[in-house]
Amino acid sequence: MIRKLLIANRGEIACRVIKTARRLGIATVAVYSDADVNALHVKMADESIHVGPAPSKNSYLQGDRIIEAAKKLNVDAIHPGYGFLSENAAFANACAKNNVIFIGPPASSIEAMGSKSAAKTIMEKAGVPLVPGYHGDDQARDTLKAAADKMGYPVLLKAAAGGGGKGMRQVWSEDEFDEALAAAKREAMASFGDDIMLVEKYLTQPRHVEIQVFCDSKGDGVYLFERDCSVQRRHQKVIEEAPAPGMTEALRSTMGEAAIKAAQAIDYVGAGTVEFLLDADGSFYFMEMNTRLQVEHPVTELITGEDLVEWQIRIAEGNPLPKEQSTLSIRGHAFEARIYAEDPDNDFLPATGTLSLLQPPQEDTHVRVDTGVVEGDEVSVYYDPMIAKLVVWSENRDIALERLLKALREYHIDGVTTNIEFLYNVAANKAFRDAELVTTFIEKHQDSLF
Ligand SMILES: Nc1ncc2cc(-c3cccc4ccccc34)c(N3CC[C@@H](N)C3)nc2n1
Repeated sequence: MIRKLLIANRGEIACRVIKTARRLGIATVAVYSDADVNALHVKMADESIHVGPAPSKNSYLQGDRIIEAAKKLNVDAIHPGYGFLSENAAFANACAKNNVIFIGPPASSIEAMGSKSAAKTIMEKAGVPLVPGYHGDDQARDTLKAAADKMGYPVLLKAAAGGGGKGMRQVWSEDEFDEALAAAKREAMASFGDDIMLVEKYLTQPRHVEIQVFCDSKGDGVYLFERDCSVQRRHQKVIEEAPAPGMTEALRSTMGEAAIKAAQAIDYVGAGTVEFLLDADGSFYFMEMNTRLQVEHPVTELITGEDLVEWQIRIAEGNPLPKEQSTLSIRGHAFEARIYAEDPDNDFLPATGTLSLLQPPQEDTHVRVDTGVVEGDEVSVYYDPMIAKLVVWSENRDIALERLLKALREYHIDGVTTNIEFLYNVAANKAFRDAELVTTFIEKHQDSLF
C-alpha cells in the first residue's frame, strides 16, 4: 500500500501526479530547487523539501539527494514523471536498494531500451516488425555499405546511442554513402561517445503512431490504443491526438498486440509507450520504446476514461491490471496542444519573462488544462519552457478540432511570447483538418504556419 508519494519532478506533471495522489488519499511530497520555492507543485503537495540550486543537474537530477529526502520523510514510493530521472536505471536501482518503490519499470527494462541496436535485437527476437535494415555489431564500412546497397536508397544512418532524432543522417545515393557515414560517426561520437551505426530503409513520409501499454507484475499486459504524434518540429511534438485518424480495427489490434509483445520481451511492468513508424500502405515498424509516462498521456485518458497515474500507482503496489483488454474501449477523439513560452518568429527560441496575464480557456469536462504555473510566475531559463498542455475531447475529430481552435482563441497570455498563434495555424491548416498527418507535416506546410 502506497500511503506517501514523493514526486521527483516539477511543473505540470508534478501537479498532475499530485492531483491523482490526492484523489486516492495518498499524501504527497514535492521536491524543489531554489528557482521553484514558490512553485505551484510545492503549494499543492502536503510536504515539500529543497533539493538544491536552480540548474537541474544540481537539483532535480540529484538522485541521491532525492532518495535521502524520501527516506527522511518516510515516503513509500517515488513518481519520476517524465524527463529528469524517469528513464535512469541507476536511479531506479537506487530506489529499490533503499526500499522505496520506483513508480516505473524494472531498471533492467530501462537498460534494455537504452541502446537502439540492443532494443532492435530484442524486438526482432520477439517478432515485432522492424524497419528493413542492419543493426549488427560488425561496423566495418563494407558491411554497412553492403546493407545499404542491398536495401536500396534512400537509407537512414542512425546512431545506436542516439534518440529523439539526434544522430540521424539520410543517404540518398550510393556515392554519398562514405561521406555521410564518416560525418554520422563523427557526430555520434561527439554527442554520445559512441559511434555504433544502424542502417535503415528511409521511409520518406511515415506517420509516428505510438501505442500506450500497461503491464502488471504478473506479466499481463493491455494496450490503451494509439496516439498520432506525427506533427512534430525538430523532434518536439507540437499537437498529438488519439485515436489515430484512419486507423482500422484490424491495424489497431495488430499494432496493439505487437506493442504488448515488445513490452513482454523486456519483462515490462508499468506504463510504457511503443513508438512505431506507420507507412502509407499500413506497414508499421518498431522505432523506440519509452519506459516512462509520456507528456501526451492525457489524450489517451480522455478517450478511454482511465487515469493512467492511478494505474501506475496500483500496479506499483503489486495489483493486477485494473482492466482487461475486452473492457477497454475508445470513445470520441482528443487533441493535446503544448503551450510553450517560445518565439516562433525567432526560430522557436525559449522566451522568458513574467506571466503578467495567464488566462486559460474556460475549463469544462471537455477542455482540460494541465499546467504547473499561475499568473505572476516567472518562466525561467532553467527548465523546459512549457506553460501548459491544452487537452480537448469531443465525440468525433471534427468537433474536437473546433473545440481545440476555440480554446486556443480563448487562451490569453501576456508577459512572454508564446506559440499559441503557431498552434492555431497548425490546427486550422486544411491538411491538418483533412488528417494528412506525416512527420514532415510542419516543414511541408511551413509557409502557411508562420
Ligand atoms: N527508417 C526510418 N525512416 C524514417 C524515419 C523518420 C524519422 C523521423 C524523422 C523526423 C521526424 C520524425 C517525427 C516522428 C517520428 C519519426 C521522425 C525517424 N525518427 C526520428 C527520431 C526517431 N524517433 C526516429 N526515424 C525514421 N526511420
